[in-house]
Amino acid sequence: MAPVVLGLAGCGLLGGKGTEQQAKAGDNWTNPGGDAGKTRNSTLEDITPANVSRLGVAWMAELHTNRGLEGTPVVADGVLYASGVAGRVYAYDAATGKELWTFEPNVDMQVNRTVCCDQVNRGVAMADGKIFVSALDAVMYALDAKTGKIVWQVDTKEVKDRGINSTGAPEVAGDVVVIGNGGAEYDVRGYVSAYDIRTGALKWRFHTVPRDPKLGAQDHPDLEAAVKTWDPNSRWDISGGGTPWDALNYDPETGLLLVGTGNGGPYPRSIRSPKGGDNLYLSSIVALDPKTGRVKWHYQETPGDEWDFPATAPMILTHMQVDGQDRGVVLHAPKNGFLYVLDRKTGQLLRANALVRMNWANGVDMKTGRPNLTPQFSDLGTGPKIIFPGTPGARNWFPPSYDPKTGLYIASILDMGNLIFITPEPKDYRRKALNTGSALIFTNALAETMPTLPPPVAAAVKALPHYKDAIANPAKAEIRAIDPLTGKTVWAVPTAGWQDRGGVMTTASGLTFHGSLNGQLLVRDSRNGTLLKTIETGTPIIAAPMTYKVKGVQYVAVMAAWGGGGFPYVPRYSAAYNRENAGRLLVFRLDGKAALPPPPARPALEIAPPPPPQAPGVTQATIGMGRGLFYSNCAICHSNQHRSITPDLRRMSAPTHQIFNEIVMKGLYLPKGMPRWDDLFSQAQADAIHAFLIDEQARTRADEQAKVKAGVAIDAPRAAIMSNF
Ligand SMILES: O=C(O)c1cc(C(=O)O)c2c(n1)C(=O)C(=O)c1cc(C(=O)O)[nH]c1-2
Ligand SMILES: [Ca+2]
Repeated sequence: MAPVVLGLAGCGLLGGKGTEQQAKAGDNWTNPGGDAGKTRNSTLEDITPANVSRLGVAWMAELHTNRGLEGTPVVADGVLYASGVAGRVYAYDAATGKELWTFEPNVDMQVNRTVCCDQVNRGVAMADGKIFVSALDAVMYALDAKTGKIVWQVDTKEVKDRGINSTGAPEVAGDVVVIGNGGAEYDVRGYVSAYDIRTGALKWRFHTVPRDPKLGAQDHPDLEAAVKTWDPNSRWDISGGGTPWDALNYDPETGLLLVGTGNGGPYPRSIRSPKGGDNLYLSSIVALDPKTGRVKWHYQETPGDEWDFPATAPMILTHMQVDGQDRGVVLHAPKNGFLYVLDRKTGQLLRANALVRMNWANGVDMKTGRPNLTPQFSDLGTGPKIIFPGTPGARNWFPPSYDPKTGLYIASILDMGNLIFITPEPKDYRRKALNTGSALIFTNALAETMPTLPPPVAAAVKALPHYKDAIANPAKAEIRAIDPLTGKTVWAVPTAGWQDRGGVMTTASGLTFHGSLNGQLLVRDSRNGTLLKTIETGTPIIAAPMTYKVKGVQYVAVMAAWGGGGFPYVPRYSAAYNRENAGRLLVFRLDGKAALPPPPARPALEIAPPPPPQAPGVTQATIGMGRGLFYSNCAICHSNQHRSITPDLRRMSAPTHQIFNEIVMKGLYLPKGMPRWDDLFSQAQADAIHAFLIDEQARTRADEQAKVKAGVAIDAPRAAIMSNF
């Protein structure tokens, strides 16, 4: 036998089968969640409350992007691996920041047509000398950890004619690496695929929702049970949704793979499954046998979901004393507002406490495990509803941390609702397009938006029981430390606004780390939230920090850049409002003295340039049609607001107007990320969108000229009109 070269592939954490995640995070941090339970709690204690004032910059890497960064890096054997926009991967010497290799996936940018929430990626998996990443277009790559060269790659899309995408981190479970998919707002049926870590061969695929029973038997027996919870005449054409786009936890203690499944598609159950039903396995934690992909247990958090409440938020596996007994538990706080404690072996519900205002359910029946639904407040089929929490979620992908020393679950929490109503147009299936069947207005923008609603809708909204509360208390965002068994807040600190939500990391030395949209890294005392250290970085931070130790030095690393859900809306309190959204990997250590130049200032705002004249024959009706098309297709990426990170189309230059049709219909800017639309829009529709934008530009210009004349800033606030993620 040839001598084995010692190194990443020959020994250490990346060696062997690489299936055993470390029980605790110490020098290494081997998956985005840190340890096998993904507690994001590190045993490292070199940085302490007493010395954290000395924390400074060790090194940083400029990632040359202005799109969102949500991933948590991993570290093994002195090498840091981070994933970035659309599934890029970077490997650095973890102590010095020396770049070892980078990987650029060859992403088909047409996928942006069916990606709700930016081009984010939440991390890599590692095993068997390989780094696994799933790119935005749902192609998964196994890279040689030493060189970054592709060892194998698989297209995880089961069909090409649907809007399947991928943003989550793969998870290693025994001999397989698993990955879910995204796109429930479009036309995607959720599934998880498992591939042999050595060869990339598909081992099994678990669909989270059934297919049209008229097509014959379901893909696997678990779906025969699930299909009974759907109307046989469901909107199978749209797909049902259920996309498991984030949380996948392999539990080495039970040998189960826990999957958090996505929301229903389209949202309103009265359209999706007109006769009702729980619509399994939407919005559920499903425990699979990673050898077969078959269900061992499931717990549905939001039966019959119609409010975009996926169960995809990160799960934490740990042990705690519950009613005097040591229990292996899953802690899970999804978008729907509850914090659940489940037995991780059986799925038995142990606790379910509401963290925020909630009106889609009134508690959970602990005997049946079912939420007490309140259709009088929440059935979208009976008219517009104000739902708490709203679709951004009480929690979302932002990773929480569980600190076993204090027993605290520390996380970003958002108490905000939204108005949801079924849009009036016919609900024909639209291939590779938004098919949510609903419009949303967050409560923070409700007051300003009321006058723009059609009068009958506005009247119905004003009459809703939760209207007054929504106007009086639109939104509150906090970093909170919570007792997971009672749901009670032990401490809380407000963040700058509802979009200021980020991931959390804790250490055994009693520190809590998180970032902020205004560009700070903050370090707190885990017992009471007291702020111990603030570092100004200049770039918004939503990703979770992580920590590792190399050659006796503890480091803290975090990815920085605004993005994700609602990415085209850059709030004023974001560091990316006045400076470039400079995507960076930031690494800190005690007495770190490396330079961290602030990102370049954004250019001064200028009055929108004059638009070209409208084409002959354009009428108010044309503009109205363009407006409707714009909001239901384009606004999810183009907010048309000042300081957006995508182009503000109210400010197109004359040359851009000239090539508008090439851009929209022929894919001229496809390499830049702007997809083509000629399969969905007729020429008349594309022209109507252009007419609407010309009209908007003329209004914007007039408005801004008036502001300048009156001495008012050009960017005086304007409401976020609609959001569809
Ligand atoms: O239904 C889906 O397939 C899907 C996918 C994603 C995603 O992949 O990022 C998000 C959502 N839904 C979603 O509902 C949501 O709130 C959300 C926020 C974010 C983000 O990265 O900030 N992604 C997603
Ligand atoms: Ca969703």
